[in-house]
Amino acid sequence: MSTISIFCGAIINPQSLTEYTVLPRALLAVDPTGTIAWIEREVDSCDVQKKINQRLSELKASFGEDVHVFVTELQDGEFILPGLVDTHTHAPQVPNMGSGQQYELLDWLENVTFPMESRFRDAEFAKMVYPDVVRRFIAFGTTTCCYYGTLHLESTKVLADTILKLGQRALVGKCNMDRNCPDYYREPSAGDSLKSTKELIAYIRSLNSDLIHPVLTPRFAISCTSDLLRGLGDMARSDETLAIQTHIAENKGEIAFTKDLFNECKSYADVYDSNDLLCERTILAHAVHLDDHELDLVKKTGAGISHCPTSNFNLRSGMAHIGEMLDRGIKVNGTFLENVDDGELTSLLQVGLGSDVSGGFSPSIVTAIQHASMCSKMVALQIAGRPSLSAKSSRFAGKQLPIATLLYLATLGGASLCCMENKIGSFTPGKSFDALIVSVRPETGNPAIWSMPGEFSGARNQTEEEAKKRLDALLEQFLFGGDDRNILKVFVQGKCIGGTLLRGSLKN
Ligand SMILES: O=c1[nH]c(=O)c2nc[nH]c2[nH]1
Ligand SMILES: [Zn+2]
Repeated sequence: MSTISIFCGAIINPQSLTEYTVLPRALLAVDPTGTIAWIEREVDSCDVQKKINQRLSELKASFGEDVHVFVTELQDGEFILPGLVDTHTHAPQVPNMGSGQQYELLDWLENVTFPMESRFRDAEFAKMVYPDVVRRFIAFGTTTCCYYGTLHLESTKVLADTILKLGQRALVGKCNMDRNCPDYYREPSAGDSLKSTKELIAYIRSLNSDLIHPVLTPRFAISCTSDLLRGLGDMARSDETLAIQTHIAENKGEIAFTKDLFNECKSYADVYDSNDLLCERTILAHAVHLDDHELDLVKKTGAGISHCPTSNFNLRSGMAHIGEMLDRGIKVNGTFLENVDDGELTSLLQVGLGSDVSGGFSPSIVTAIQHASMCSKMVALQIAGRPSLSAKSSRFAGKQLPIATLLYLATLGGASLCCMENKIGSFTPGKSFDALIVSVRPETGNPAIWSMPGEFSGARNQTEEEAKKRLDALLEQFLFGGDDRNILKVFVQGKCIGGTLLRGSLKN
């Protein structure tokens, strides 16, 4: 029998770079297809049942009278948040998480990363590892994930199968690399690399799932010959539904090597642009050291940036100036920042967050939020010491990123970067219900609020304003101290696929 799910309680809903809505006493209904049917923004606790009955009749008219209705009532200290979007990570590097601290990027690839990735030549190894990997990302609240696989076709098919089985939303790519990598971990030629990329795309599309899509994945410019980049660019140009992901300007040694290899190109960004790899569907990881011309080029092409602060700190790559990027991109209906109402700010230079495991040592986008905040504070401190750089009129540059911005990057911003903003990233009727039930109650064992019995009793005794303030405080505690223990349920397209409560029920 099909089910309508109704959630009753606190909801946090990102709107823009500068605004999110806090609804302490809301109702949200999810139809049997996993789509948000309606939201009641403020319901007095005495009227909940009446309201549900009223609005259920609309749904029953569409889905039949015998539909099953399942109501979840949230407790004090719990709230619903859109699922987190990880715009850049490496599934085969999860077994390496936490190792290789001593290296910078190029040495780390050679000594830590390539040896592990090469083990995925054995698809049996992939079958053993990938289910745990994907479960781990889900447990930390990632409902949509952009995955790099290895260069192996069969193992990357295993990754796609695993994601499909576990119900996560994802982009999955087979890494392309035909030079500047060890003999034991290199594709024989550009032609071979392109052929298996086409096979992977066909395979993922044959799975016929709305949740999982292929993505072109040239590892980075250094590991691709011009023939390979050209071939991938041709594929991107001829198929306007194909996403593209790669790394850019992460580390100074990497940039110098890239410029040496492609000295006919004007810049690192131009290596990709001249091969038709920069467009609205392109996700560029890192962008720590892009210069002004490159940022302009990225913006002009519509490509966006995955900010990976955990990895950028861990591999000593540097600190991306995200505030400056957001300022640069802010334009609404042709009007620049100064003239727009705060509530409407969106960024044309799309930015999301990436865990970038195992350059990053955590699969958690909540950790990425914490490090993005610290990165913005460090950049602000640096700029404060050099007044000529601190633009007075800036909205974000030289300032710490506010909670609204961090939340946006982790949800709606990430969704926009993946061209999925009409489907996920916030709660609106018609969007998919990709969501988390978060708890900061004492029984989670992690950031916790304690309240005396009856003190808040479902926020009934509080004014609307008090309830909103309290919910804001809970959100901040979760974002800066939370982890998987605080994530009770993880939903993708209305289906519960993870969280501590699901794990509990699997154990019994
Ligand atoms: O953080 C990174 N992780 C990688 O695996 C990689 N490959 C190229 N450049 C990279 N950067
Ligand atoms: Zn990466």
